Amino acid sequence: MSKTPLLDTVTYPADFRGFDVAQLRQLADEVRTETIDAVSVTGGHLGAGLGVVELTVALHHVFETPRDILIWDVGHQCYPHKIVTGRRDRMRTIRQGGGLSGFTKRSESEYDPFGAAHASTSISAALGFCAARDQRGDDNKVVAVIGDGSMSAGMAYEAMNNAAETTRQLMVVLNDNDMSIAPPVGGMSAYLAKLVSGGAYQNFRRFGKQVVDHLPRPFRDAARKAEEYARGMVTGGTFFEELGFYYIGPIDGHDMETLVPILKNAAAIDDRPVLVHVVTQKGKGYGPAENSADKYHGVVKFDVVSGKQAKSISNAPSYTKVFGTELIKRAERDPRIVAITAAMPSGTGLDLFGQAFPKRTFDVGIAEQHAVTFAAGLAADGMRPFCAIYSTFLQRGYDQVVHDVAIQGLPVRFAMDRAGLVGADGATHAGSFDIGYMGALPGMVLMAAADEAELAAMIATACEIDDRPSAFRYPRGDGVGVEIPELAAPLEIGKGRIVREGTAVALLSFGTRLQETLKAADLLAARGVSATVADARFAKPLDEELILRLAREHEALVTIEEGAMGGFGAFVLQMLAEKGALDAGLKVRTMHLPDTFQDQDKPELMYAEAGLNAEHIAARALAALGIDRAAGAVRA
Ligand SMILES: Cc1ncc(C[n+]2csc(CCOP(=O)(O)OP(=O)(O)O)c2C)c(N)n1
Ligand SMILES: CC(=O)[C@@H](O)[C@H](O)COP(=O)(O)O
Ligand SMILES: [Mg+2]
Repeated sequence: MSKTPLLDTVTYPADFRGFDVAQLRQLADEVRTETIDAVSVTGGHLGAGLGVVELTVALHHVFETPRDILIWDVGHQCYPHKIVTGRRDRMRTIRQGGGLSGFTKRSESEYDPFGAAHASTSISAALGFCAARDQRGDDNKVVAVIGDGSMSAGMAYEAMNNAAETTRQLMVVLNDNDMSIAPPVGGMSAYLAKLVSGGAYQNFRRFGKQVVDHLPRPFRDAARKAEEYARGMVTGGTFFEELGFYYIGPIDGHDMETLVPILKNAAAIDDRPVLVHVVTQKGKGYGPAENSADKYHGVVKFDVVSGKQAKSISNAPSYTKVFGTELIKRAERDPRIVAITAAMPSGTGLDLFGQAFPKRTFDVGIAEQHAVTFAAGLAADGMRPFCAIYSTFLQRGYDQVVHDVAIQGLPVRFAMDRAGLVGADGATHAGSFDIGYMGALPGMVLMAAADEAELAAMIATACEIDDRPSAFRYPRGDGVGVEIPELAAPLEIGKGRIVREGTAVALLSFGTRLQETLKAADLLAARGVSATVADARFAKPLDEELILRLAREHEALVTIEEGAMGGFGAFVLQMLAEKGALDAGLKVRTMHLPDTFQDQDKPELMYAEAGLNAEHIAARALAALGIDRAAGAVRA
């Protein structure tokens, strides 16, 4: 007996466009069941999707998707959307190699008109669609669904500011569940809470809707005008009204009875953009999620009955945990140390730091641009700020790194977590570009930890750098199990280290590819080829003395990095060329991520696909030496 008899009859939205409210409610319940069941098998983002099940069904019921455009902000809440847009049968492949993306993705479906994953892009993208349709005289609706957390990013306001003058076709659905990954922060969150708590509005709204819906058209418009002003007075939705939006809400985002008629009414408003403020509950309908502090934002496989998540076995702490605990040690000794996160306290390990130093921890919301310049202000006024932002999300604040930090030579310390390939989150979250984009900046000190002990040493090093910006990168996941000193000693800036002496080829690693590089040296030794292994530690300033020595003493030099082209290897090549070290015929190979956006898979499989594992490194060294690898143990 199917748990989802009605959903079993649905493949696409057209299949439920004729449903009545009772059927829509049942369909939503079944979509919720299916979402929980699928994610219990795959892991992934759960809480956000559970919170928009009714909204998803109502939106696809009211709007003629895919002709009407529906854009999800971030896209982590899109699992119910994927279930009702022809992808239910592939839901258990989500975030796996060859499987569905964990976010909306254009190449995956016509129901995904715009890809997402980084927050706060939906209104801008939707405006683009509106402008294109305006050009064609196409009056299909364009809907952007954006969360309250994602409304803390400046980009959302840039778009809303622009919307007022440029479109009548846009509907913004503000999905307000009073959660980001952590509880939301900032003035907008407080404002929304005030709107929602305006209990008087809830009653007025219910009455207002009933009256308005039953008036003949000419009166309806007048009544709507009256309602609008009354609403403005009662609820203060005027912030959005002042931006030129027709504000409707807050309404219960789980009540199909309310959602459907109001979305229909809102869709009929064609003289200005509309903002529908829906109130939802992250994790709705699944006890373990509802009762969890993070509402099961991101989960691994779990038991549906108990909600118990599978435990990962590891003999080493995560790099994130090492960062959080090491920074606490430093902050205990130095009151100038403060920490900044852009809505990612748990992801960056600053939740630990925040428990220890609540007054020295700043969660600025999803606002990386602001986070960087805020940190610059702190540094300018004598503090030692650690700005902890995933490599991929730091891209959002790059101009601020250049303009507000580097040009002024301000000692902001950037803790760039999730450097390199991240696995299930795929291309949008890969930390591929920070070596190039940070290493290009004059004065920047750029480090990459080869293991967790090195990370501790780099944190110690960054603490002492007060005359310029510094950055250190480290990957998602667990360390390699090396001993971390109680108090790591700072490194000498711009100095790498020889890890293993050899003669024929030098393998120069930057970051955690060091483990694979050491394995490559073993493979080469089995072929009678002696390899030196060096850990660069710094991409800027380069250890020129060490690299020139490696160039002088070896026939070939291979650089290895967990970053895109134009990074560490490029810096080394440029330096060697400038110093004339290539003139003597040194054979140099630079190994980096491929010049493609790699889809999600397990990180180790993605690195194999990228050609950055031990076999690949050994093969590249043999090729550089002109040794035919076919004759021996190395296969790659
Ligand atoms: C630019 C950027 N910064 C940080 C993140 C990490 N992130 C993913 S979802 C999320 C919270 C989003 O909150 P909200 O928009 O309210 O959506 P909800 O999860 O509550 O549905 C954050 C911070 C991101 N995806 N993009
Ligand atoms: C949707 C989003 O951007 C975050 O939830 C991100 O997926 C977190 O990544 P980690 O799981 O690496 O912390
Ligand atoms: Mg939210």
